[in-house]
Amino acid sequence: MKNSIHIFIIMGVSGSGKSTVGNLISLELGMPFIEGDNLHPSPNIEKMTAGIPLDDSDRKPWLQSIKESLKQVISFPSTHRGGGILVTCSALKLKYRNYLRKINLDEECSFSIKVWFIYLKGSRELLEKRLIQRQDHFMKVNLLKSQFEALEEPNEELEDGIIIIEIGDKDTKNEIIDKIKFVIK
Ligand SMILES: Nc1ncnc2c1ncn2[C@@H]1O[C@H](COP(=O)(O)OP(=O)(O)OP(=O)(O)O)[C@@H](O)[C@H]1O
Ligand SMILES: O=C(O)[C@H](O)[C@@H](O)[C@H](O)[C@H](O)CO
Repeated sequence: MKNSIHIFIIMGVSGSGKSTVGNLISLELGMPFIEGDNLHPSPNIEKMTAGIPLDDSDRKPWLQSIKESLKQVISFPSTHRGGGILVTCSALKLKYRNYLRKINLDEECSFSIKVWFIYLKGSRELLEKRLIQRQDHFMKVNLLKSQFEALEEPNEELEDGIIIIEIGDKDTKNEIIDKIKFVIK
């Protein structure tokens, strides 16, 4: 029987904390980490910096790069040791999630893949507050409205591999990280 690799994609709109918690968990657990923000083609960064929301055609090459990076990591078993891989990606729409779910590996690959989406669910008010305070990031608060408009919330009953983490005003980074660690370990 093949060993499973678990891919944990931390998803949600801008400001939900994907990069913050993804980084810290990967450091703590020694898990390989693919930061989706780093894989945008430069026209996407320029668009977001200019306050213009991305559309499906902008996101296509970005999602492709994320999938390619995942395949690269999977192809080096010494990096994941057959365990988990963490990814950050907003994955706002069902079709993006379905695209990321389908990772075809070579026949001779000794692993099977299970893709999970960990949805950081926060209110617009809370994320607005965070983005107003966030410095040194191309994605500004003016894009939050369009992020919520594009979001197709994952539903645990209708989609496979969905984990929802509700984030409230008082939830510290460590509390959120502990919740995620509890479900991925
Ligand atoms: N639990 C938390 N409590 C308070 N602030 C937080 C918490 N988690 C993240 N933050 C802060 O909120 C801001 C947004 O977090 P982060 O950049 O990780 O979000 P993101 O989902 O990766 O956003 P984007 O998609 O725009 O890259 C950051 O300034 C971060 O320090
Ligand atoms: O899908 C999108 O519209 C974008 O990718 C944003 O959701 C991300 O948060 C971006 O990576 C900015 O940090």
